[in-house]
Amino acid sequence: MAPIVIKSILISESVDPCCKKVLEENGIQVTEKLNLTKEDLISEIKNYDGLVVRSSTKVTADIINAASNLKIIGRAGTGVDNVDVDAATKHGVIVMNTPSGNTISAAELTCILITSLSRHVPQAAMSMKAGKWDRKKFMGAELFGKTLGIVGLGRIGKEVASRMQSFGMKTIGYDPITPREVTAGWGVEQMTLEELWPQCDFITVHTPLMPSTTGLLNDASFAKCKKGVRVVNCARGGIIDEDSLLRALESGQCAGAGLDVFVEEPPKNRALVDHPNVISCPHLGASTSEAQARCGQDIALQIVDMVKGKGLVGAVNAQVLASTFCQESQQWITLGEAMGAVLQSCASSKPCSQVHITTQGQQPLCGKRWGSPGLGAGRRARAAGAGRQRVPTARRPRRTPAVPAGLPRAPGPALPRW
Ligand SMILES: NC(=O)c1ccc[n+]([C@@H]2O[C@H](COP(=O)([O-])OP(=O)(O)OC[C@H]3O[C@@H](n4cnc5c(N)ncnc54)[C@H](O)[C@@H]3O)[C@@H](O)[C@H]2O)c1
Ligand SMILES: O=C(O)[C@H](O)COP(=O)(O)O
Repeated sequence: MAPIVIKSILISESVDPCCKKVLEENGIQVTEKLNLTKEDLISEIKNYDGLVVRSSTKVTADIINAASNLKIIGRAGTGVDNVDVDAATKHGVIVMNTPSGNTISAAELTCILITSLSRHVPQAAMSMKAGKWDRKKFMGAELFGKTLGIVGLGRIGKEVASRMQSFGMKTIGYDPITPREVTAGWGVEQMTLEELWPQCDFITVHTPLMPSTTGLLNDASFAKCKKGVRVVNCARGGIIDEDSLLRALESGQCAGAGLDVFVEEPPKNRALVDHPNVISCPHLGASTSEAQARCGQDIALQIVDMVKGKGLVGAVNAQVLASTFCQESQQWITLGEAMGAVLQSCASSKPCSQVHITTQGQQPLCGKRWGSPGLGAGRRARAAGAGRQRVPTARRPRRTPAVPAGLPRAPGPALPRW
């Protein structure tokens, strides 16, 4: 793999100092600027080859559009939902995370919320500080023999299961990808969500936030739960629908919630935070010195390895980028662009809104994937060039993936230059 040149990196959040140290030891200039506004970031970002963030910096498409030199966005942590990965991919910017560095910390906080919910520890502690000695109000329930439903059986879900099993909890779960035989080996019986909801005394969610997991727990699913179910969300705000949760808390269908994450952070609507049966934290799942040291070091080392051409560990969009630049994809893109240019030339004054491409014979997958975007690019390129006087070449539009310096490319002819 050819090296990618990274000379300067902006760190826009509080990342462990070892990140800066490792990068600087490897000849990369590091600037730390915290609490930048979006406008600040848009004007700053063009000066850097790389950006390192945690979850607060929203790396939106307009920031990426303004980042003319950007080659890498490093996420010192797990979730990349604060990064517009599609926009980054379109611009040939690698997005990289460190998914295992904070697993244990997030799992431990989840277990702390489960145990706190069972014994009302935060509420009891607050009442002690208020000078009270209220032993009746905080009657709890044992976890022993209770059932914990774990939705999302990846890294964190697995660690939560083993820890809560040590309290004597029965662990059941659901994950569309992790095989049942695998989770059975960790003592988690998998079942459908329909089967899971009515069995649980506690439910904890550990999925990414995406369309299929948004509102996983909503009015309909709460209605299927045991009355008095307790829920925990240390994953992402919105997996448990916040309005449904409030309704379930108010009706008593849900007896308590432990929340580390919110749809809006910090939440302007304080109804959940202020509810007496809610224990909440300001997104502290990864806030331990150990997790931060791991994530800070991991992201720095991964970037250094990439610069040295040693590998692309943690790159979430590497596959898409690599396939964009492989010889086989390029042939389809070139064909698509040529067809688009011909089509655009023929279209005269009447623009066509839909184009159907029919192929015969065995077409490789990448032909399907890249033929249409190539055609669109070719049409746009031809349209852009149409007004100019005898332009022999059309420029490849900026929205088609730009080749970042040194991105792995299969050997073969050079990319076509329009
Ligand atoms: N609170 C924090 O500070 C903190 C810290 C670390 C991670 N997180 C978040 O925790 C979540 C889990 O992280 P992880 O490292 O375990 O991720 P992971 O990728 O290891 O596991 C996620 C699991 O969710 C499963 N999944 C996907 N869609 C699903 C669905 N519809 N129903 C059920 N399961 C589904 C996946 O198959 C996968 O096994 C992520 O959202 C991450 O961003 C939060
Ligand atoms: O996805 C993650 O890694 C966690 O949500 C932690 O986010 P943070 O790095 O902003 O604490």
